[in-house]
Amino acid sequence: MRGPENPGIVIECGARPLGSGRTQRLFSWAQSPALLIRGGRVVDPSQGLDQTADLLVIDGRVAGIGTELAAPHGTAVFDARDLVVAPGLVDVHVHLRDPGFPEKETLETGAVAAATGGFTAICCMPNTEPPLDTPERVADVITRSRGLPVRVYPIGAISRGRQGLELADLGGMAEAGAIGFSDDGDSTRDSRVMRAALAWSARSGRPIMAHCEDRALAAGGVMHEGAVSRELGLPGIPAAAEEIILLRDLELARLTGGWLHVLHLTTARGRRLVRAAKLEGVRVTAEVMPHHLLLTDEWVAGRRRFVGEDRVFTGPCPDPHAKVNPPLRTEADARDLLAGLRDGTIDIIATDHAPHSERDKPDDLTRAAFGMIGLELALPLMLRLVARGELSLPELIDVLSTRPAALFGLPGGTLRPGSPADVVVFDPEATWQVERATLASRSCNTPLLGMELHGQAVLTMVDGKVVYVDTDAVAWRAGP
Ligand SMILES: NC(=O)N[C@@H](CC(=O)O)C(=O)O
Ligand SMILES: [Zn+2]
Ligand SMILES: [Zn+2]
Repeated sequence: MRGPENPGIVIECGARPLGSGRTQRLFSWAQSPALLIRGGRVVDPSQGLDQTADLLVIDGRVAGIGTELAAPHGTAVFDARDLVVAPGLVDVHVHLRDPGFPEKETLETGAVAAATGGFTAICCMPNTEPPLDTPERVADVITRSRGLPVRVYPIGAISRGRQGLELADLGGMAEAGAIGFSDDGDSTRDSRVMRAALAWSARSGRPIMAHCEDRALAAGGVMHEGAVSRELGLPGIPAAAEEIILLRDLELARLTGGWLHVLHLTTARGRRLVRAAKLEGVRVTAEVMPHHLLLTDEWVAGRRRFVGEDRVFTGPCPDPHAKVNPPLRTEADARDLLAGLRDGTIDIIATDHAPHSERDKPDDLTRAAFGMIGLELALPLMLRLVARGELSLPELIDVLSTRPAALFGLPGGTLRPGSPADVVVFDPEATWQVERATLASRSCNTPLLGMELHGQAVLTMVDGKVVYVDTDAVAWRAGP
């Protein structure tokens, strides 16, 4: 990035070309101690801010927001006209497959995908091999995450070996740095173990993050049980499989006073259960995934239509990439979840980034793994709701950054002067094609493959360091 606007910025090319088309590269930027991000639409819900302004970063911290900031001599300038400048996105639910499945993702490739998607902090789930169920394994992830482009926070397992039968050493793992606990991928099988985990949560204040699924009811199912599963003749997973365990866990949270964080909520009835529990004073928070807001079970049948939109794109039928747990549900569920997000019943957006190799996604749905990637798709998917006026841009940044950071006590989520400069600059309109070559994640399992999306991060900064920059966009901006 050299040009009239940006004198003196040095880019050290640890570049990693990601393929044809847009050349997206990861840079380690020889640091200029001061950077002025000029003229963008600065959106920071933590300060009720939405205005065109400059953002000044000095020595890793936000130094100020305004129009006539006194920038020190030699300050590098990034031209952010027509771009949005916001606190970096925060994702409390990703699967990095590390240790155990480097062919799907690693801490490093996952962190690069996060930076590319505009995320500055991510929390990784413990369903690794071996699972993160001891203080040593939690500490190992923290040690190996040092120096990665984004902040990585491990989530420890609730139960030993994720078997759901014996409580793991939650205290030890918390001391080692686990930010929360989950048996994600499965529900914690033994209700007494779940009770003990939530009782521990009541004492420690740490979240218990629940994957709600009745094992026996869901067994064998590959998609939402309903009209489309019947049409395709595929075994279904009824909404009740989710709601039954959700209700159990809500009742256990009520009983213990512990903090239940409901992972990937997908049903309208589930939303009502969470809402009722909240009104009754149960300590519960909930997240919803962009794919459950915008995609439906129709996608499994290759009828790719975004919720609330008319156009139908044809995809493979059945599409193994649309197999995810919990499953893509109906349009009515998706609309209800959006209402829940808007009224605060659902607190945050997370991605459930769940990379799988091509081998794990055969065309035969009964053999395909559950999961889809999300880190690079969350922003463009959610921006559809903004484009349609169903969510404002400040509301979007609130649920993707400010709230998750505040809720889980993570850095970021704010551009308040003095805070660490975790920033995303994105182009809400940039058009790009979802292809293996345009994705930084090691896996490309998403039903959006081949589709055109709008909205993309242009620059991601963590702790004042530029960890991702879209060179094409920047070159275009800075001139020849
Ligand atoms: N969401 C998924 O479909 N899969 C996740 C597990 C999970 O989040 O339950 C995975 O680890 O692959
Ligand atoms: Zn899960
Ligand atoms: Zn998950």
